[in-house]
Order: sequence, then C-alpha cells, then structure tokens
Amino acid sequence: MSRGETAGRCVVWVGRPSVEEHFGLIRAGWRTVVADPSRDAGDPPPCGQRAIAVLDLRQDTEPAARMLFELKAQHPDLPWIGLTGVRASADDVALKRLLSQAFHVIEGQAPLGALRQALRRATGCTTDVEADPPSLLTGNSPAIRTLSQNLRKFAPVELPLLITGETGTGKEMAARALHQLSPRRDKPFAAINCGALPASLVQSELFGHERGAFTGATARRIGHFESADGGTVFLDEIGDLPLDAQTNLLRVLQEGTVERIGSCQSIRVDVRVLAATHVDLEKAVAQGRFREDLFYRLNVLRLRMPPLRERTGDVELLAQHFLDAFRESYGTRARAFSSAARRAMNAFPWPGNVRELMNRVQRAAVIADDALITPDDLELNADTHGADRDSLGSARTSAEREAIMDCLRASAFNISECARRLRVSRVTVYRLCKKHQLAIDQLR
Ligand SMILES: Nc1ncnc2c1ncn2[C@@H]1O[C@H](COP(=O)(O)OP(=O)(O)OP(=O)(O)O)[C@@H](O)[C@H]1O
Repeated sequence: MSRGETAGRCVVWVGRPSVEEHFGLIRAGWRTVVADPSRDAGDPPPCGQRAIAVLDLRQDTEPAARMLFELKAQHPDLPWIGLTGVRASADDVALKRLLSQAFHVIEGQAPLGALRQALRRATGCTTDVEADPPSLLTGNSPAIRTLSQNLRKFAPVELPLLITGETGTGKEMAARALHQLSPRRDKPFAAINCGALPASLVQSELFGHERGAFTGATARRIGHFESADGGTVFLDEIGDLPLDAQTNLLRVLQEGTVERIGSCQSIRVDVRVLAATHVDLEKAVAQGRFREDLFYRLNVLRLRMPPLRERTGDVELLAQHFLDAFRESYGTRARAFSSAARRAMNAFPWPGNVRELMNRVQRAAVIADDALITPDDLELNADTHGADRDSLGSARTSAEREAIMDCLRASAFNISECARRLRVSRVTVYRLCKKHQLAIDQLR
C-alpha cells in the first residue's frame, strides 16, 4: 500500500492491541489511536473523517461495545471491524446482532494479517499490503517520504553509507531500518557509539584482542566487527574515532579483514558499514582530525536526516505515536493534545529533534491532569514561538538560539566550554538556554 493511500487515515482501536499489533499497524502506515474502555470509559476518542474503528472483543465485551456505540452516535458512518478472538459468537444473540453490523469480523488469536487486509478493503486500496516493505520511520512529510524511498534504494546495495543529521533526528533508527530492509536482516546489527568509548578501548571493542595483548587483557576478546560477521556495523559519531582506529577501519573497508590487537593474523569479515555523524566531516578532514581516504570510502552513499522543524506535519503524528506507545505501557490519563498544545508543538523549533519531542511528550503524559495534554504539560509556551515568525525581533531570537545550539554542540554540551567559546559567563549560557527552552540534559 502506498503512503498516499493511507495518508490521513486513522485506525481507532477500541480495546487493547498487543504491542505487536499496535506497531504492526503503524509500520503499515496507519496512524493508530488506542481507546481502552477500561481506562477511558465514557470518553470516546477524537475521530476524524477518514477513521476506521476496530472493535476488539477479546477482553471485556460490554465496555468495548458501549464505547463503539458512543463513537457511532457521533459518527454514524464510521466503518468498523470486529475482532472476536477465539470466542464463539453463535450462541450470544446480542453479540451476533452487533457483529452483523460490522464491515468485517475476524476470529482467531493472531488477527494482524487479516486485519490489514480488511482495512485495505474497507478503504478501497487496490495494492497488496504485504507487497509493500515495512515503513520503520514514523512520519508522512515529504522529507521523510523521500528519506524512506532512499532507504529502500540503498538497502540492497552492498556499499558503505554515511548518515548525517543533527542530534536526535533518528540516525540510528534509519540505520536499523536499512538493516531490516537489507538482505542481511537475519544477521547481527551492531551499533557502536564511537564518542562514548574511551580512546584506550576503541580498538579492542571494535577489532578484539588476544590474551596478553596489553595489561589487563586476561582473555581473548572478539570485537564487534567479528561478532557481526554477515551483518551490519553501525558506527555512530564516527568523527570521534581516534586516528589509529580509523586506519584499521579503512582496512576493513578496503580488504574486508580485521586484526585483533596482539595478533598479526588477518581475519576475514563480511560486514556492511554504516556510519553517522552530526559534525561536518569535511571540516574534520581539512583540520587533519579525520583521514581523507576513509572519508571518501565511507561517503559513497549519503543520507541526510532532516531536522524535525523541516518535517511539516510530522510533529503531531510523532507526538501521538509516542503518546500512544507510552499509554500502552503505563496507562496514563492523557490520550491526545489540546489544539493549543498542537499549535505550540508546530511552532517550536525542536533543537533536540525527535528525541526531545519524545521526552517532552512522555513527561507531559505523566504530569497531565486531563485527557488532553496542554502546552504547559509540554513545557512549551503557546505564545512565544510562531506568533511573530516574520518580525525582525523573531529573526534575531532564532539566530541567537541557533548560535547557542551550534556552540553547545561544538562543546559537546559542556556549559563551561560553551561559555568560554562564546566569551560570556556560565550564568549567561544557563540563562540563554532557559530563554530558548534548550534542555541541556535531554540534548546531551
Ligand atoms: N521516525 C521516528 N519514529 C519513531 N521514533 C523515532 C523516529 N526518529 C527517531 N525516533 C526516536 O528518537 C530517539 C532518537 O533517535 P536516534 O537515536 O535514532 O537519533 P540519532 O540521530 O541517532 O541521535 P544522536 O545524534 O544523538 O545519536 C530514539 O528514541 C528513537 O527511537
């Protein structure tokens, strides 16, 4: 099914889907709102023009049926699909009567495949759902659709890939999606954050070591490249890789071999290397911090993760996705966003990107007193952003915000270092972070 066919469509699941069912629908392109009658009794979910309901009768029949009646009272034309599980409806007259009004009824314990087919028929889609590879990145903006297309093109090609993008844009998620879409999907996926490894351990972590290779090497250790043989290695923050490890990585890419520290035996490994960076690698090459030959080896295929502020329409979709997933695990009262909250989210520039959005939504879901999350719950000021988007004052504010954000990134979110670079006091940096709603802990 193409994204276009599901665009704007929404499944309202009355009941409790399993995590697999919930994410299975999301991956197939369906925005999925869960309305659990045991938690939201008397509170039918918001339901758009293009919604389809799923009546899940596998738990408590009566509250679920009641909620569906309330929904139907507000939206008489709402089509719905019944899930009965293994329950036999033949003897239950009321249930039989109810199910006779369904667009389709699915019995059995594992309804996901049949449900996707029924949804396809209910919406008049002509193509086969299963023929479409899974979409592993939530979002429907032109930027994310182009990205998904490129992921699919790059997945089967056995070449290194460099993923660039600001912090929290989903670089690791894209790498995992690419692995899932590639012929290597059944083999290991190893994700290593080069910036988080102490320089003294990088070589041993990546390439392994022999017993006695250095003080403390009491046993042989197999490195990530060897253990991921046949699969994919994802090197996050590749710009932080020390120069000696860069040389060994180059050998993997050129010759397909690794040498454990303390051994001169070459071991053949078959891995696809994906690398990510939020720093400008060209600049690092010019400054002699990154090997030029390695840069050209890695930079064959390139994927740029768009910042959230460029992904028009995705903020609300992602926010609801995170809220639904959080509710699934913790059963919070909040189930949607007030219109002021949606306006505030759309106007906010999201310096920490998707990760910041996820953190704010989860925190808001915990503290919200109501079914609808407010701008205050999200710690967003409804009026600060967006209202005077075109004014000179606003241009100055966003330039200031961007300059601070760039400096924070360049200083690895160290306040003292950032203050030194900007030639202001630490207190000023803190004050500016507060003014621009830059949550340092989250950004780190
Ligand atoms: N499209 C998406 N749909 C759902 N969740 C997402 C999406 N993109 C990112 N996330 C979530 O946002 C968080 C940050 O994503 P990820 O770690 O992939 O970003 P990153 O760009 O690698 O960050 P960093 O530069 O800090 O390493 C993760 O929890 C991830 O699950």
